[in-house]
Amino acid sequence: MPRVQHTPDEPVGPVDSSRVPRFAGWGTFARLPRMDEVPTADVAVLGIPFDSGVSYRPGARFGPAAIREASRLLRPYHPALDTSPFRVAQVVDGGDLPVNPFDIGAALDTVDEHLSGLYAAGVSPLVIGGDHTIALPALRAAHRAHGPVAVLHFDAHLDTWDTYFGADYTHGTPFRRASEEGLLDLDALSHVGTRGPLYAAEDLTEDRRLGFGIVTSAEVGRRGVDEVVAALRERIGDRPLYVSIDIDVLDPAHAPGTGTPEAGGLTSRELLEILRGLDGLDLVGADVVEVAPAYDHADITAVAACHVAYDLVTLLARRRAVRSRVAEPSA
Ligand SMILES: N=C(N)NCCCC(=O)O
Ligand SMILES: [Zn+2]
Ligand SMILES: [Zn+2]
Repeated sequence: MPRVQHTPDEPVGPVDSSRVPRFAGWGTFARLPRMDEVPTADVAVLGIPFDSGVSYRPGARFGPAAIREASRLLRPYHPALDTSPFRVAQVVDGGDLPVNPFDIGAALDTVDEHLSGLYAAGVSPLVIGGDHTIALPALRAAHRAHGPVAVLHFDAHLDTWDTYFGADYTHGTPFRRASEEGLLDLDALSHVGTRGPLYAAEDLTEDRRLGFGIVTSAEVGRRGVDEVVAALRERIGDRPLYVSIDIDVLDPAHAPGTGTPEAGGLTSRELLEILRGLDGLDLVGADVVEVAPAYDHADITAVAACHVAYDLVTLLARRRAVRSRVAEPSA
């Protein structure tokens, strides 16, 4: 497969779309090499096809495949961040984890073990889900590698509820469990894009007690992206940061393909602009979850998710490049 690679010393890039049609070849994320095709990796995109933790519409187990398929059109240069992410770092597709659909505890352990192995090998993970339950093992692994982490959580929902049907591990509870388990830096936790009906006012007091601050969806519209970014950066400072993006943070007009949609969400432009505003922070890992292709139309949600994933990969790659003092080659 002819790949984009300008010199032999550079990271192995994606398949060259000027020589192999985008709709041909293997369907890895952004047409990147598989992890087993390169000697070492800096950033890995990892699919977690798991949706046994959902409270409403199932189907996020097919999210990774839909995001990869939509990502065939991504190009290797990011103009807003003036970066070729696949040149400054070796970015790979790590495939899908074989998570147990019938045993949630076993599935969470599989995610934790695999991500812990990646962190130990110096690989920064971008997880594509999968339902939001998987943020918990992703945070366990991030904590093992980096200690308590700051969290930026983009979501219509708080996901700090306690239990559903007596179950502790669901897509509505990962951030409560993470806070209880001591995985988080309680001075630097933010939800962004929160909206919609709750069960009771106490949901908010509980959420505050667990350490979270909230920037609602309406506030993003009212205050604007720049002011919100400045406030978030101030709160995060130089702490190790984990970013978790539930695609339902977007309005259903921008992301219909998800399990628990809520009206009044962010636009994809607002979300992408906020992400670009995070450049330079110490991003150690991230996820994009809750893409459920069965409710999608014309791949609207998968397209949004693959662009969000591309921006996160770019942030991770830039951090790795800065850390290892690799200057970006001139174009
Ligand atoms: N994490 C997501 N997407 N949704 C949580 C909704 C939980 C509920 O049914 O109240
Ligand atoms: Zn949500
Ligand atoms: Zn969520």
